[in-house]
Amino acid sequence: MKAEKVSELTTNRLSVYLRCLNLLAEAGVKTISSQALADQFNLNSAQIRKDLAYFGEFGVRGVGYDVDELRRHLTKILGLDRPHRVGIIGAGNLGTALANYTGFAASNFTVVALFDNDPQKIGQRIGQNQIPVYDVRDLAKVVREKGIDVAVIAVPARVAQRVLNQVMAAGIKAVLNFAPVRLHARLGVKVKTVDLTISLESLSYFLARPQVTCITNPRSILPYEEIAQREERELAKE
Ligand SMILES: NC(=O)c1ccc[n+]([C@@H]2O[C@H](COP(=O)([O-])OP(=O)(O)OC[C@H]3O[C@@H](n4cnc5c(N)ncnc54)[C@H](O)[C@@H]3O)[C@@H](O)[C@H]2O)c1
Repeated sequence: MKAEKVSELTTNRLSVYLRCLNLLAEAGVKTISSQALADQFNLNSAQIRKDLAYFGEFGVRGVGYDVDELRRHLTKILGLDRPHRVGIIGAGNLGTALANYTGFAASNFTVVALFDNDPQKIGQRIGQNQIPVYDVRDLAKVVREKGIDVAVIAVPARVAQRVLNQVMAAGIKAVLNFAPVRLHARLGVKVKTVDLTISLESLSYFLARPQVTCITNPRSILPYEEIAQREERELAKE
C-alpha cells in the first residue's frame, strides 16, 4: 500500500465512499459497480476506480465491489477499525455541544474528556455520558491515563496556538481545530481546521451569483471537481 502519498482530498473521498457503502449495506445491497455507486451518490466513477485501485485490487471485473468487503477495507485504510479517544479543550458553547453529540461513536470516536481553565467549569460533568471537565494544566497526565489520541480545540482564537502547543507537548498527533485562526503545528502533527465562517462566506459568494446556484444539472459541480483535482495535483507535487 502506497498510503504515505495520499492527499487529504483522497482521504475525504474515501470517507464519503465508506458512508455511501454503509447506506448500501443497511439497504441490503451485496455488490455494486463503480458506475452504480457513482450514479446513486452523484460521485465520479473513474475517480472511485482510481482511488480504490491505489490501495489494491478490490473490484471483480463485471461484478463490481463486494459491499461488505470494501467497507472492511476502507474502515481499515481510514484507521477506523480501532477506537479513537477524543479530548476536547474548551468546555464552552461549542465544546459542550460536541461532547453532547453521540453521532461520532458510529465512526469509532468517543469523547472521553473535556479540558478548561475556568475553575467554575473544572470538575463538572457534561451530557448524558457525564464526561468530566479537567483542568487544562493536567492535559498531559489525563491524555496518558485515558489514552487520548485526538484533540479538539474549542477555545477562543487568541489562545488556540498556546493550547495547540500544550496538546502537542502531551503527545497528541491529530487535532481538529474550530478556532478561526491558522495554527502552526510541528512536523508529524496533523491539524485540520473547521472554519464555519469561511464556509458561510463561500456560500455567500454563490448566492451573489444566481446563475451558478440556479443550475440544477448535477454536472454543474464539474468546475469544483476541477478545482479539487487541480489542488490534488499541486499537493502531489509537494
Ligand atoms: N459556538 C459556535 O457555534 C462556534 C462555531 C464555530 C467556531 N467557534 C469557535 O470555537 C471556539 C469556541 O467557541 P465557543 O462559542 O464555544 O466559546 P466559549 O467562550 O463558549 O468557550 C470557550 C471555552 O474555552 C475556555 N478557555 C479559554 N482559554 C482557555 C485555555 N487557555 N485553556 C483551556 N480552556 C480555555 C473558556 O473557559 C471557555 O469555557 C472559538 O474559537 C469560536 O470562534 C464557535
